Amino acid sequence: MSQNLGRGAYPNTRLRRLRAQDFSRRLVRENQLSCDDLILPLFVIEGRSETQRVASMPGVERLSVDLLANKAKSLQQLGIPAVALFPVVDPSVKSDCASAAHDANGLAQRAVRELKNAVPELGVITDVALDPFTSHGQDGLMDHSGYIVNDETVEVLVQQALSHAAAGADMVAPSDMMDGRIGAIRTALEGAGHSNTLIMSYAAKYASAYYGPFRDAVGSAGNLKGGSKASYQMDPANSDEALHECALDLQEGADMVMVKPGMPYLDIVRRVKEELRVPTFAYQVSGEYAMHCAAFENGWLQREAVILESLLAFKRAGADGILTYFAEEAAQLLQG
Ligand SMILES: NCc1[nH]cc(CCC(=O)O)c1CC(=O)O
Ligand SMILES: [Mg+2]
Repeated sequence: MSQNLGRGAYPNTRLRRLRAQDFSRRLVRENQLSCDDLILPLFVIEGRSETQRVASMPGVERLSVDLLANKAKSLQQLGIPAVALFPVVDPSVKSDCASAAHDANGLAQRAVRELKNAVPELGVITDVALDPFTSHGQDGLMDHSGYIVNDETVEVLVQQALSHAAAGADMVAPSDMMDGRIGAIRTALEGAGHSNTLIMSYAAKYASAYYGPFRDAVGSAGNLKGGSKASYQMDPANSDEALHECALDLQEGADMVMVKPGMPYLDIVRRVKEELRVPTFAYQVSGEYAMHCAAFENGWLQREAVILESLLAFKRAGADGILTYFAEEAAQLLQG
């Protein structure tokens, strides 16, 4: 009687049988990571043949616009479907009204033209948010009390998105978390004849401390001076609210939604995918990249295996694709 306690169907059922050989592991593998899943974020700067390292993101370089054509060609050859552009402008270009954000000849707009001109097949995604262009480093306009005002910000975001579409962006990605901006941008795009411009909404974007290295990379960290984005980005304690955010943005005209950060929020990815069943993306953000790199550099984690495992985890959680600073390296590993 007590002999069978806890044994289940063993030895008839041995889950290790399928794991014993490579062929059978491959046959029953439930999820796959492929190059088609990868989006590479790119930081763009002014200048000619200029590259700049980002101290807190080892291996990531900001590139001047003229270097984008070659970059685009190699990414295309690696099978990476799209890049996400982040402009890094000189402090002299920043202002309280962030007008440089919608300059038809601004840095992001020129970068889009350069990329689409060089490799038309590579998808170009632009960031719609004001933080690279505001003197205070917040994603929206600030009133006298320091509050980030919603509706006035949305008007500027609409101008920014229109200028990106006019430059040839395939997809605009609002990362600002203002209410109602997806609907306003969608209406404006339709009105301007850009009915096929895609919108990837940073719909469930959390007020996370994992964005630190990104703020170094775009040069907004100093301006922010420890300022918080908690009045517009989501509380990390919330989960139901992410579904509310995603559902609203879809209703307003988003084509796909994103959860951000990534690995600490895979439960949110899973819920969004399961309950809404729409194209769902996740962002393995700068802080995740930085902590992985720190462990690799110390020899504490095995670089190649951990990169691929970390990205496969997004797929298992239900993500259709991942924005990751490892995109290029992962694509190389997947090809090799
Ligand atoms: N609009 C801001 C923006 N767009 C993308 C990121 C973070 C990306 C990363 O950390 O890799 C941020 C940072 C923030 O909200 O402060
Ligand atoms: Mg929202």
